[in-house]
Amino acid sequence: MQLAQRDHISRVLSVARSNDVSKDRIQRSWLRCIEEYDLDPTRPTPAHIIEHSQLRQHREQIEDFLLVARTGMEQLYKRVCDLGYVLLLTDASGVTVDFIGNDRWEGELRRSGLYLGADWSEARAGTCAVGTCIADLSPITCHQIDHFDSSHIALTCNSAPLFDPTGALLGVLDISALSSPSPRESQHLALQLTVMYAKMVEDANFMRFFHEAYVLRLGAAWPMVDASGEMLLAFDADGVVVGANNGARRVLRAGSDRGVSCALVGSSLDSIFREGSAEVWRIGRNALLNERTALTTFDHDVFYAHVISPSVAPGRRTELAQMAEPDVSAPALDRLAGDDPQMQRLIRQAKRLVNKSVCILLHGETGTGKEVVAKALHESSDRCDKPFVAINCAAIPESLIESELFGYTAGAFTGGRSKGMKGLIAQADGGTLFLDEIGDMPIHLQTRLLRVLAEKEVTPLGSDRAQPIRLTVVAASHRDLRKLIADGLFREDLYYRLCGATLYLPALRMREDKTYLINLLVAEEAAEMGCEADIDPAAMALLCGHAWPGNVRQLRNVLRFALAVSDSGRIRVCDLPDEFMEPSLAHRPAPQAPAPTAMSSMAGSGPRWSEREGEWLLEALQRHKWCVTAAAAELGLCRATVYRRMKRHGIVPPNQL
Ligand SMILES: Nc1ncnc2c1ncn2[C@@H]1O[C@H](COP(=O)(O)OP(=O)(O)OP(=O)(O)O)[C@@H](O)[C@H]1O
Repeated sequence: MQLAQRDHISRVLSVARSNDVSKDRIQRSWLRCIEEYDLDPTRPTPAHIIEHSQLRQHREQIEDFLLVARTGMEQLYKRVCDLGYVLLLTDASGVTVDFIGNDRWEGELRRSGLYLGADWSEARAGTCAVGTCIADLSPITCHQIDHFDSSHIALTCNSAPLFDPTGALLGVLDISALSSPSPRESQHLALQLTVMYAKMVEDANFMRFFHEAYVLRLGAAWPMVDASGEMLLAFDADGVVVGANNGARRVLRAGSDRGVSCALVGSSLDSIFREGSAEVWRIGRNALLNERTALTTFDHDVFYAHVISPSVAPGRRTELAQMAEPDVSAPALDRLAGDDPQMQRLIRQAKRLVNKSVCILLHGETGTGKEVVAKALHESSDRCDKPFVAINCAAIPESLIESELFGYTAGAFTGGRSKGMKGLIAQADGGTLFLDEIGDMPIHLQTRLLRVLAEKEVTPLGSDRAQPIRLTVVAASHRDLRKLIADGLFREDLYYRLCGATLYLPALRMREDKTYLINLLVAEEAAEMGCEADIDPAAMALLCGHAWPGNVRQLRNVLRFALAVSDSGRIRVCDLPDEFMEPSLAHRPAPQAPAPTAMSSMAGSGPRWSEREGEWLLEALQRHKWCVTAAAAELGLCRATVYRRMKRHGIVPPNQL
């Protein structure tokens, strides 16, 4: 143990043993750690990171709030990442349910507990910003030796509590750094920033929660009221308060000047403001003129006021109820999954987004079904009769992306078609543009794409006339776009434009509905082949127990292969590729596509296989940007065989067309 840690331990012990009652907040927490939580300062404890399945449960409890908080976190991170801070969002129990950090320090961050799933409750981690903020329900900096556990004394952490619209603690927003200057004052601004963003997140959550109600924003400073009112009061069409944020709860009270006060929520505006609800309605009616007026409480405090009308007309209650319960009929989305909780959540979120004019970003490993989700979103929307145009930015050679995307006019460049070409973006007009592997888009084209999204018009190469365009964009990536931003490879402003909402697809190995998916894929493949098929229980068990590194695409390939070799229409264990035959190997990674032996042995087994071989080969080549070596590795073939089969199927790389 280092000297600094030893000194720290004796300081904690001596403070805890002293009879001095004038302990500060940090010292009171040290005492709690020893007396209430039975923690021992002489035994530094490593960070506790909970299991993935437990983390999922914690996240599910506050799933809607996480979406709101994420936007605020992204903005805050932009402001502090260059200073070495990372961001944590914990739930009310202190478990980190969202995290933004720099991958470069991943190992060290994980060891220090600045990581997704880390438990920062006082009872587990000792005095720390999150835990002590939860205990005292107020913002705090826990700087270096303020920490109870000597393994945390290098860290500096700033936390602010987040309350829900009923005033209950929802979680904690925290910015922390692995190292920092010694003076505590170095953290002053960091704490203020954390408090400010916590309030912004809380307010955004309040507005989401009360989007059917009127909201009165109140503040002491005239120009700031509509941007950041300190107090928020939600009220209904009868002028009765239905919600109040923490600021309003602290300052306002209901009750006339006769001095009898009662709970704010449930009271009439008449009992809070001398001017009464009539004046509040007048301000509301003039909201379009952006009018703010002062209101006086019965305690003689004067606040400037601004009224925000419900984001949806209060008359449309039935419709609103449907929006809250996103039970819209969307069979294309419903059929994506069985009873896997993560996929069910994704489907619920997707249903809410179906006809909203926001860009959607899909994250997930390769082959998890991002394009399938994008298509299902399109089919469930009002745009379903308009085009769905999918572009794989990784599959088109860089030299061709620009003309493919934006199109070109006649004579725009040598080698182009004589009549010019309509670009893919223009082809998607009125429908959905699916930009797969957006992280692979060259940076200069990101700038052009950003302009298309911002200005809603596209200009083909060689033209100076912009064409208006109506687009709904769904983008997807299996890469960490924030890391690409940090490395200067992805435009931050494009990222924020694309991630109006972000949906995460689970890897197949995490899914609990494999049986459903296998039956679905078998039925789809059988229909393709024009036959009927099913799968026997032993084969189903083997498939469900597999690790599936290649996700649903790999599963589909395996089932396709098994169906092709099965002579009865029922998939049995002996029809599966070799690695499934021996149960002990069930967790060994399976190839992305039918194994080489499978491919070669199938070569002569009938027309179905050879008909599809060219298609699979083409898909693999496109997935690997036409790198024959990589496609050959995925298919388990040697390069020469891939070249031979490309020739056999007339497959020519785009740069040789
Ligand atoms: N929920 C699903 N239902 C049916 N098929 C699915 C589902 N999810 C994925 N698939 C199948 O898995 C394969 C891969 O899906 P998709 O192309 O959508 O994945 P992806 O995540 O977009 O892959 P990539 O990252 O390589 O672009 C396809 O054959 C698709 O039909």
